[in-house]
Amino acid sequence: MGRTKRKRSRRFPAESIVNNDQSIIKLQKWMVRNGWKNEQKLILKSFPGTGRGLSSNHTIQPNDVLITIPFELMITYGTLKDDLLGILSPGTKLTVHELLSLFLVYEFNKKETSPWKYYIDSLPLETPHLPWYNSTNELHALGKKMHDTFMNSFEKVRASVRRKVIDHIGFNENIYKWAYVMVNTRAVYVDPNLVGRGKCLLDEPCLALCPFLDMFNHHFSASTEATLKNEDGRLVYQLKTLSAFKKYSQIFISYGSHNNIKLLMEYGFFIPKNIYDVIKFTFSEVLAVIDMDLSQAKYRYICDHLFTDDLYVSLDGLSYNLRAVLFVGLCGDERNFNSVIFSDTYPEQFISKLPKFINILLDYKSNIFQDQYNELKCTKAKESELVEQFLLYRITFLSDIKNKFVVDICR
Ligand SMILES: C[S@@+](CC[C@H](N)C(=O)[O-])C[C@H]1O[C@@H](n2cnc3c(N)ncnc32)[C@H](O)[C@@H]1O
Repeated sequence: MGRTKRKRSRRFPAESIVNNDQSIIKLQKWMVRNGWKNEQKLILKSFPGTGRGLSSNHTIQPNDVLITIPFELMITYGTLKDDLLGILSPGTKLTVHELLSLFLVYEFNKKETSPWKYYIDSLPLETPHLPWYNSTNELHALGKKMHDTFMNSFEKVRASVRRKVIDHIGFNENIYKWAYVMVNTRAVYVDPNLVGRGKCLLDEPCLALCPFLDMFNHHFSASTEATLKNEDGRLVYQLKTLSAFKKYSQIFISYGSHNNIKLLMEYGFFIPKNIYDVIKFTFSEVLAVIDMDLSQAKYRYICDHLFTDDLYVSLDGLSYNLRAVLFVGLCGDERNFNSVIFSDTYPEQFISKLPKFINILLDYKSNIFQDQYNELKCTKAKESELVEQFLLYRITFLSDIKNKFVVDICR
């Protein structure tokens, strides 16, 4: 933890005000000219541990509106269709994520002449490091899938842009990756019915980029409500907090009930003690590690009832399915499986056996994480630092579960 803390503080040194940066002053002036009011007096700062984020110089109460953005300041499918149609080959169909990413590339390349210049200038130039490439076993399958999805998207979009404009708009893998990640990490959900459809759209136009609102960082304890509504005759996107924040402290919002693997792979960060964190096992891992008496009939029972997925342990205990698999594997009588599992009334004899087996499962994972950490450490690759920190955190998390588990995991 000490090591993690040192590294994090090096990445985002001390708290400082970013609100006076020229790019942010110009962004805010442009937004005010277009009808935005900074009612909560939000201030952009750089916070240790999270980087740029928002605070206010007054206390925020639950149910306070954090920010209201005029709809015209948002980049939706409606904003970009006229502009982009011209550079796409006839008959092209792309997802809204791809169209918004292409729009960012297109506007980025226009530099001073882009009407969205102030927004583009407020985006981080550096793509957050998402460990799609150098992922460890635990992250490997997901990382590969995300990387493949990105590469397919890149190839598809490249093939959709008219050949003669490809170089003209500066389209290449690097800039597309930046734009693709910007959309993935910053876009908000909007009701597609308010945006309007179009013939080059492959899915629903439910994503939008939202200037300045996209400066809020995420925390699992924060709770927010977003609405697109009519206010004084104009459409606005409003974010309300259900959490309280002290003045000057960072105001967090929620990007969803995400566990740390999702946060790491999609957003490039993780939060120690994230309440949504779990240690997952595949069915084959459980079979390989726990010595169970699994007849063909029991095996079929587990598969038929789809208990093979969602096998995990967390600070709240065992997942429903892991409990069921262990019960079937460790207890004898097939006649009472349904009544015990579906009523969640496990016999005391089974409950008392669980700590031993859970310890075996957690020890198995802990060794894997430790080996992966040692392996990564040897590579000394700069880009593995985040995954190294993540693995160290996972080892600590495992031992926290073990400590808690002995006391009340089998409630
Ligand atoms: C919507 S943006 C938030 C604003 C962003 N920090 C910025 O400087 O523009 C989402 C990105 O912010 C960062 N982020 C959000 N919440 C974070 C947190 N709790 N800790 C560290 N980084 C966070 C991640 O890089 C994520 O991809």
